[in-house]
Amino acid sequence: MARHLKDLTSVFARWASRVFSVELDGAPLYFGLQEIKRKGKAPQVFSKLQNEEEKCYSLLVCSSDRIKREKFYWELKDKLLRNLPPGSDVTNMSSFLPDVKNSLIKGYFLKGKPENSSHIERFLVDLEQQDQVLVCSYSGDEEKQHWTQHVWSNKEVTLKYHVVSAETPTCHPSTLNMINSDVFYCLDEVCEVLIKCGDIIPEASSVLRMLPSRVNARGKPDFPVVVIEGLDATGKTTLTESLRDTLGATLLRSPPQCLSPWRARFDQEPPLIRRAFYALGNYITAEQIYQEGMKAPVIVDRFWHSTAAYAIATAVSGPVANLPQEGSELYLWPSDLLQPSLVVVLTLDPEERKRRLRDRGQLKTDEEEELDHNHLFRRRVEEAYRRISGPDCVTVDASPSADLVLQQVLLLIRGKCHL
Ligand SMILES: Nc1ncnc2c1ncn2[C@@H]1O[C@H](COP(=O)(O)OP(=O)(O)O)[C@@H](O)[C@H]1O
Ligand SMILES: Nc1ccn([C@H]2C[C@H](O)[C@@H](COP(=O)(O)OP(=O)(O)O)O2)c(=O)n1
Repeated sequence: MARHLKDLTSVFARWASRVFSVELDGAPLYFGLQEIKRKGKAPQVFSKLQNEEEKCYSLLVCSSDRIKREKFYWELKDKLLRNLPPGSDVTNMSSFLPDVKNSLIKGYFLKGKPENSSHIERFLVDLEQQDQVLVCSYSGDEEKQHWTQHVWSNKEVTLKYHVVSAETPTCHPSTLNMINSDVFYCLDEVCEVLIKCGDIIPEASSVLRMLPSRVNARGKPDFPVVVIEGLDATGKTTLTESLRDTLGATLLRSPPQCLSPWRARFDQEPPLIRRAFYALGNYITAEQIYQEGMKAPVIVDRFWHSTAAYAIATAVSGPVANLPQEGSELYLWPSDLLQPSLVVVLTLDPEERKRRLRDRGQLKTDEEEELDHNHLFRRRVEEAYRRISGPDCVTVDASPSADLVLQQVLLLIRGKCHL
């Protein structure tokens, strides 16, 4: 067996049990493999191609170093779009073993015009030589009823499988690899990622230096700690500043001010690295909460709910039903992170939120379109906020006037925190 395939022994051990997911028109379509040819309808991914002459390929990013893998995958889409001939189509795909944690491999599904196939295949062979990607091509029979997957290795097709329909899995495939990859549940895991990515992102060591040497991220301060959460423009800044003034409280935020110089830099990185940055921010803020919470009540603008809810809602595509089930371990608060006394999530009707963004001068036409397009994303974030368990979380409708919202939250705080 060629070296490239030998490196992938564990992946190939159960290759025929793998399910493949291809995102077409924003929804995942699934197919599986069989070693023996059987009669049956072509899976939807391929039956959609029935009247087209396009050739299809899949690329799965398999490097065993997870930092390099995530970075390579993240940059690969642009590289494909830049290098493939015009008219080629690139869409997200993944492969996984149903219900097997950490079995997800991410990649892209490509379609290209037959006249471009030698150009595309030359490019794919070059990519494959880099040892990080596993390339497959797909061919249909005359009637396009039956499809075959050809696994490439070192320019040759070494394995062939028959493509068959697969059932929609019970949980969205992305949830299989979420723990300590999209959402972090302890500081050690966060630091491990940031230390390891120091080779490719030198700023990571500066960011790590912001962590106090002896972190007491779990310490419970004497005064109450109230976190205000919600999507952008729901009124968090307005409310947190009023709460600070009314209660004589200290106002903190996550990510903390000391990480501001690096935020834009980490926002460009793949989720693994970006989420580790925000998670570290929560631990630094927790330490500040502990210090300040010994002197006065503390109000916090965004905390772990934001980090987890945005990460989960981004990793999972489609409707709210694709989120991890309510009660899943993915919604559990990290055991080494301070739990606030109360978390208030502000919700707002999408039209009103758009109006506030527009008034703030932040909404341009394409962003407005993007927000409309993203209504499923907004709903996933709000639902993930609601499902997170640990500290008490109360949802407040933020559409009344700023003063009414303030009064309502003050009532909640007085009821819960005896202030
Ligand atoms: N209750 C409210 N009613 C009407 N407008 C509000 C209210 N709260 C905030 N705003 C306005 O909406 C915009 C977004 O509020 P902001 O506090 O900056 O939100 P966030 O911090 O959540 O992004 C600002 O222009 C603010 O003045
Ligand atoms: N504690 C936090 C705060 C923000 N984030 C992430 C989640 C989202 O991707 C963005 C939201 O940031 P955005 O710029 O909209 O927030 P504000 O304008 O500061 O309210 O940051 C996080 O992961 N953890």
